[in-house]
Amino acid sequence: MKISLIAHDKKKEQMIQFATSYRHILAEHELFATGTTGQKIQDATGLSVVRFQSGPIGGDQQIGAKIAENDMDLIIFFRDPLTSQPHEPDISALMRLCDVHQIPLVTNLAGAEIVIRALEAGFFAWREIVRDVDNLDSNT
Ligand SMILES: O=C(CO)COP(=O)(O)O
Repeated sequence: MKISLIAHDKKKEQMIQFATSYRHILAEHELFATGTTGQKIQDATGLSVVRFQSGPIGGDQQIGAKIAENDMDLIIFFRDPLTSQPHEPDISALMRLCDVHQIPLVTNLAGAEIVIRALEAGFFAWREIVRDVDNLDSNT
């Protein structure tokens, strides 16, 4: 599965702890991240992460573009709800596209704990079917 990991500054430590705790599960998947989050995850865990731009300069939009192409299976986004972000429109756009394309999105640690276990248990297999159908549709 293609998984995006994103964390706002005050949530980065939490993301590192999450990625460290579930390293064994994440290691089985293709990981993507906004720039700074990805760097910190790589440094802390040694996991290989495809890094986009930092969020405020376009990283959320780049991940949004993958979502728009149905080329992302899960977004784990530790948002900071108490700090205003200069790129709030980009964040809203990313979340909106998840709803448009039925891509699972969790925005806090509690949700992430559930989806990571669901991932490990194989509950995401449906994404392969959805992706195949979508690819068939776009080829016709
Ligand atoms: O701002 C972000 C998401 O909206 C995260 O970006 P960074 O991972 O580059 O800090």
